[in-house]
Amino acid sequence: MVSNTPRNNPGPILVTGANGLLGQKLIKRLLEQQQYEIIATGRGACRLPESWKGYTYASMDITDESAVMEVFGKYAPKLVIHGAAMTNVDQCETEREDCYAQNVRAVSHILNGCEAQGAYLVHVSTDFIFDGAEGPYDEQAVPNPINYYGETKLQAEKLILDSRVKAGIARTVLVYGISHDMSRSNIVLWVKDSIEKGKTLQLVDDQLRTPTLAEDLAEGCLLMAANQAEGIYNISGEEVLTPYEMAMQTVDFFKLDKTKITKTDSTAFQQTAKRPLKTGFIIQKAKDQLNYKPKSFKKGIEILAKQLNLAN
Ligand SMILES: NC(=O)C1=CN([C@@H]2O[C@H](COP(=O)(O)OP(=O)(O)OC[C@H]3O[C@@H](n4cnc5c(N)ncnc54)[C@H](OP(=O)(O)O)[C@@H]3O)[C@@H](O)[C@H]2O)C=CC1
Ligand SMILES: Cc1cn([C@H]2C[C@H](O)[C@@H](COP(=O)(O)OP(=O)(O)O[C@H]3O[C@@H](C)C(=O)[C@@H](O)[C@H]3O)O2)c(=O)[nH]c1=O
Repeated sequence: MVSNTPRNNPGPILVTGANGLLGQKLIKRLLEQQQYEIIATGRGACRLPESWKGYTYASMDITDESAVMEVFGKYAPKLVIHGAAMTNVDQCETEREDCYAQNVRAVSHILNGCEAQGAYLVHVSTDFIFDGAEGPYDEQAVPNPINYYGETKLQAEKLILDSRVKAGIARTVLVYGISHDMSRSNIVLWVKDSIEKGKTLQLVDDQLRTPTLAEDLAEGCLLMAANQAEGIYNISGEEVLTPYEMAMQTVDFFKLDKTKITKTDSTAFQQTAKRPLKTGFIIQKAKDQLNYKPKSFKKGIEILAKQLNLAN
């Protein structure tokens, strides 16, 4: 029996990285559900929309163990969704100590907090734990990261699976959407803004991804939390697309100049960190066990567009 509402009064839910793209969608959805006491945590000041009411914000740097233990002790969460991470893949490649601190050592602090409170944990992971030789991947595929960001996210998974904490791992791919005061862009916004500014873009046509609407990722995490699902779940979009195909759907939707987009391949496209070629996820397990139902990429762009119009 799959539930999308929590077991009777499971206690406070704590979200890390609440100022981020996933974090904001989690808080928004939790406020709509009105089933949990909500503890939103983030680095520094709260950057959630001022109009949002009904949650507590606590500043919590996940790399500071005493800050983590203090916040966990103060609010005694019974459910934790850990979205905070260093997510700039190229920066992770060059600033490895910072990346390790945020993506690995911080996870041991979160685990200590969860263990102290007897909390269930949803940890968010990535397709970049794979080398991209033969995606799309199911939950049994063997990881083999080819960049440092992916290495740290795999080390985090191992910490969690080896711990005594009751936990689920939500793996996702190429998240897109719009949130308030964003600290990083994503492929749909970046393509739309660049073409509107008259830029020309080269998009790779040999990488495979299953792009994920941020709202769907949040929903998947909340389904895992409501069911306290244990183990690994692929929580992503279902369509396998190349970045070039995503860009073309984006310019089609917003009726922009398609001639500004040209195809390239990954050999011609230099980024500091290597990207796995063929990833994307098979999501049948989440569909069957959690009743997870992601939107199509086209529907996702439509949802994002409506929020853009509301924002402008
Ligand atoms: N975006 C994507 O395409 C994908 C993301 N993921 C995973 O999903 C999760 C959420 O990613 P997403 O929301 O997109 O990323 P964002 O970068 O939008 O959000 C990450 C949040 O973590 C916060 N954070 C970083 N370091 C710390 C710290 N030391 N203490 C407290 N907070 C910190 C950031 O704070 P600040 O706002 O101050 O920078 C930011 O708000 C991450 O675990 C990521 O690895 C997995 C696959 C794809
Ligand atoms: C900037 C750029 C990107 N691309 C392609 C490459 C890449 O597959 C896709 C997205 O590019 P980016 O480098 O912006 O995104 P990238 O850093 O690859 O995004 C990753 O973020 C981390 C957090 C994850 O966990 C991964 O799942 C993935 O979503 O677009 C082009 O084709 N041309 C370009 O000029």
